[in-house]
Amino acid sequence: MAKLTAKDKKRAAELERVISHLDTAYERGDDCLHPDTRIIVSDGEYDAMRRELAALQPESDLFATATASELVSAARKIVHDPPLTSIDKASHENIELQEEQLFKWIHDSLDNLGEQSGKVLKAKGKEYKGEPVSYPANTFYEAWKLDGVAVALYYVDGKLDRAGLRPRDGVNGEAVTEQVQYVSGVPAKLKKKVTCSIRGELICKLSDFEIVQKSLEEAGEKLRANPRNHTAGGIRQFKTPEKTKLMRLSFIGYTIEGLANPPYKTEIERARFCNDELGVPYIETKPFRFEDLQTYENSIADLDFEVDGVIIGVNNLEDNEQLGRRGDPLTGNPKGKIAWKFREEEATPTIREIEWQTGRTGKIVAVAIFDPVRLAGTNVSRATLHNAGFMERNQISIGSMISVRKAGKIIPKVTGVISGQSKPDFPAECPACGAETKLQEGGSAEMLELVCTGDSCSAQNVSGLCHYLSTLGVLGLGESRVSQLVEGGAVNDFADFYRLDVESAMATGLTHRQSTLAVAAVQMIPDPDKMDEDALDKAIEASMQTKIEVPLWQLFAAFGIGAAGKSAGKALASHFGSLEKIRTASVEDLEKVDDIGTITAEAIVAWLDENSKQIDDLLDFVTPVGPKSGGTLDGVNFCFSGGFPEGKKHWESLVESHGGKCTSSVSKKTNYLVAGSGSGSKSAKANKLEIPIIDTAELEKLLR
Ligand SMILES: NC(=O)c1ccc[n+]([C@@H]2O[C@H](COP(=O)([O-])OP(=O)(O)OC[C@H]3O[C@@H](n4cnc5c(N)ncnc54)[C@H](O)[C@@H]3O)[C@@H](O)[C@H]2O)c1
Ligand SMILES: [Zn+2]
Repeated sequence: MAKLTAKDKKRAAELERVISHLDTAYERGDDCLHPDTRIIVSDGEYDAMRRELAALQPESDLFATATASELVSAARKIVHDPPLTSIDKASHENIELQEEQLFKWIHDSLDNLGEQSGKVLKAKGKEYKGEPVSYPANTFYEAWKLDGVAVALYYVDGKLDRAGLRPRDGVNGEAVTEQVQYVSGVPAKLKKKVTCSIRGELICKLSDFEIVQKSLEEAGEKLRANPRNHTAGGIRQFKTPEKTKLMRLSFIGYTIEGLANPPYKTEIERARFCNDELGVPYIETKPFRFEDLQTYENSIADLDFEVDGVIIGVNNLEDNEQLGRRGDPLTGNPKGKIAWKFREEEATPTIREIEWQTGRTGKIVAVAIFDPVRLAGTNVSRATLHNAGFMERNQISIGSMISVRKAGKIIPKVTGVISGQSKPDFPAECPACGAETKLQEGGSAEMLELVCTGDSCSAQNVSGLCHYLSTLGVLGLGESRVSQLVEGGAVNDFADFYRLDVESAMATGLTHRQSTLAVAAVQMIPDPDKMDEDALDKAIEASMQTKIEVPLWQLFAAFGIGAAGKSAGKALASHFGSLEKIRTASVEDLEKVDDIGTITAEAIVAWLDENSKQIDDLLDFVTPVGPKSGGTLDGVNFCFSGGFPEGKKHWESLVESHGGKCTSSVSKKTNYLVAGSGSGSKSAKANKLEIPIIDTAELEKLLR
């Protein structure tokens, strides 16, 4: 091997530093900002850095492990056997070079596999080393490359035993055994009593991601950049594993290891077995056809999850294993697989206009508007400029030429500025209400934010109204509809929702059908879109003539008073029993209730006072229903710990509907600890305090 020049050595060290920084950010779920420029690094640029390093210094330590992340987590560790590795990639700005990487892999695999039977398929018009590219059908398989976080689930005799994330060294992964119990697609029990590990990807479906972003926005928290970042951060709930449930994550498998006498011989058969016979969702796996790569890329927009390419591998499992690994025989990348990454297209439009929008918590975000450019099969003419800090660092304003990228993802990304830098011009007035704006540090230095200072901001009013509806469980009336109703003058406060009829909704510009559905939503008529028009009209009419009954705690939480949310609502409802009593309570009275501090108590009194007319008005339409007394569990305190197949919520609301109370931690006041799978420190605490620990079967007896 030729000796490296001093210049090459320096460049290699530089690349190692930057890649390791980016891997750390990636693993943590942060934005991948370049450590020096603080500009977002695209996956394409990142892959190019790795390739450059591989060419300069193939023996770099960085290639010894699946990631160069420096994250050392304090979490407990799970030992992965066999290790979780990475996959070689075919990716390049230049499609010919990328295809050559794939064809070389096909060629080398066929060379090493020996005799393969079956009909021969051709990659039409493609050549490798002067020969047409062809391969026997069924020799290779293809599957989406999910863009999430790798995890291995270990089952013993069909029961979930432990789970760990893919770590830097491939072996010692952060334990997420409790957390995965709150992930959709991870059963506590398999359909068969087998022992094996199922490996796959944790993801957040786009439909779930939308819901997560909404609730973050409502809570005034920082939004997640994309579903993958959210998943990486969302699964790492080491302090409160139950919180994972709120993250709305899903699991999809792509391999099974360690199963004794497997009833499958190929990857495709394994997929079917996992789905059908174990009951765990597995990524769709089909025979590979070169032409499919384009079909896959064209259909990205129809998916409910994000992908960044297609995995192609050797279908026969024994053959696959026989090919071995590159480099380390245990942790090296498998030679039998390659990841075809989608092209990351870039466009460099010039910003024509910047649109400012006030969000529900008063944050004002900037969207760049430019002449349409074609990116990954769609026309793009707008993209978010992230936050004021991003614009400030990169000196982006109207007239700047920016780079926008999109690679197999739904959301286009502004990755930086090309030319025409100039100081951003932040509006002095809120675009929604005209109040003064201010710049504020949002959490980290990266997050300089522009916010509205007005307290009667119409954008924030919409937020309050949406919060009211969502807390009451009203389905099918989202932010844009509510905005329209507010802007059209049909709704201004809570009570207006119940005055809303089809005609007044139509006056805001909604169609007849949209108006009918909006009214049906407010009236909480179940499945209105499944009813015929006549029946729906009748149901609406009948419903508008009767008051709606709402649990008191829910109504109180729906008011959206600062920190007083659902748990405060429940505590107050069970303490006072009626809205009237809560309304007449003093700060001192409120403070006596568990979990209500002075600041919250003061906020409640002030809000109820200021909104007293609005509440009176609302009570013409809704009847708050206090907690039932005389229930079988009156005055009995429960605490739940661990995972439950039906979900903890299910059991908690059963207990509450029987008059019992649920708390999140064990204390002397606790009467029973209900333990599910994986209950740990709470059980220990209960034992210490000599509190009976029961399971759900025993709880059911108490409920009777
Ligand atoms: N922009 C940046 O700064 C930055 C930084 C770090 C990483 N990245 C990107 O993140 C990726 C990380 O690379 P990596 O080496 O960890 O590998 P990777 O995550 O891209 O690919 C390997 C992984 O793919 C997953 N996978 C998804 N679907 C699969 C399927 N059907 N079958 C098998 N495996 C499947 C597995 O979890 C496997 O571990 C790269 O694509 C890189 O571009 C970007
Ligand atoms: Zn405002």
